[in-house]
Amino acid sequence: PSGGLNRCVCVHDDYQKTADWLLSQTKHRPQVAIICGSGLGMLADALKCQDAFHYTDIPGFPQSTVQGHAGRLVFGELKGKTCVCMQGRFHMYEGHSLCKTTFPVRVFKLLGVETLIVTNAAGSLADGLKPGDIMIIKDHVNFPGLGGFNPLNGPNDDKFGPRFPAMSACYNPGLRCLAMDIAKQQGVAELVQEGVYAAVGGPNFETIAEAKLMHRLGVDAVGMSTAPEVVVAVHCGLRVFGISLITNKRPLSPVSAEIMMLQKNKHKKRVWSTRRPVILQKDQRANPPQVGVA
Ligand SMILES: O=P(O)(O)O[C@H]1O[C@H](CO)[C@@H](O)[C@H]1O
Ligand SMILES: Nc1nc2[nH]cnc2c(=O)[nH]1
Repeated sequence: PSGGLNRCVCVHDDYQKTADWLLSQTKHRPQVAIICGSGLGMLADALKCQDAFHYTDIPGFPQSTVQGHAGRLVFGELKGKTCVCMQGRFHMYEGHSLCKTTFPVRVFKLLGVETLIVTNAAGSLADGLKPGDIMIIKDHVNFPGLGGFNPLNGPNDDKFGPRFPAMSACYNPGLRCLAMDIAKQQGVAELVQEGVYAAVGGPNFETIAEAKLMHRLGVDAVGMSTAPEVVVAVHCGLRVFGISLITNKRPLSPVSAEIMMLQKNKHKKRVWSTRRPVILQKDQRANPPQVGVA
């Protein structure tokens, strides 16, 4: 893959212009940037003394097209730290180049940010991770990246980082430990565990064979974002912390796929036993057998 969507066409000046505009519009000087995943935009509401900008008003900024991504950049204070929060991120499947998808990360660097917190909604492939759990990302598999779709493609900008950046410790071990300790202190440790996130291109969800493959490769949760942002962040020397909110299980067999369907379509009056789904015939629906009603 080369050229087109797969080559970074932004130059240092493009990021600098956006950063300078933001610095001229707000007095906040953030140390921490937070990228809110799908449905997680409310994290920004916790910021005090907010200055908020719609992406449409920020020179050079890409535009959000996905539901659940408000498309606002919110500056403010959180527990004594100055933060900037992206209410809505950019995904490759929206048609953005990876360069545009990750544009804000370099702008954050130029704003003076030192730590990037990435959050996302993800599907679980691991037995022990259920919807509602939080996975602290300990590492990632960047499937588009392995295939050559990388936000760092194109001439390297040495002002941001080296041509061949190491990715062996993307997710800061100190911050991961701190997060686990806080989860214990808050009494929610049973909902939190570490795992490996895989980024795929989307927008379709995985086939059963794809989910099985990733499971065998050691992936715990899968989504369609995050890894490109982290690659760019690590390249320019940001400290990264990442969490996935588990929103669903990815089926690893046709039977579990059917159970997922049943759970989604509870109103369709199907029932299943603990062993395999049972689909009622028309004439049984009025008086269904009493086994685990869906
Ligand atoms: O990764 P975030 O932005 O949280 O969104 C996740 O949720 C969407 C699918 O429901 C996909 O965009 C996937 O990547
Ligand atoms: N690829 C992918 N992305 C997701 N985002 C939220 N859930 C999922 C999932 O199951 N698969």
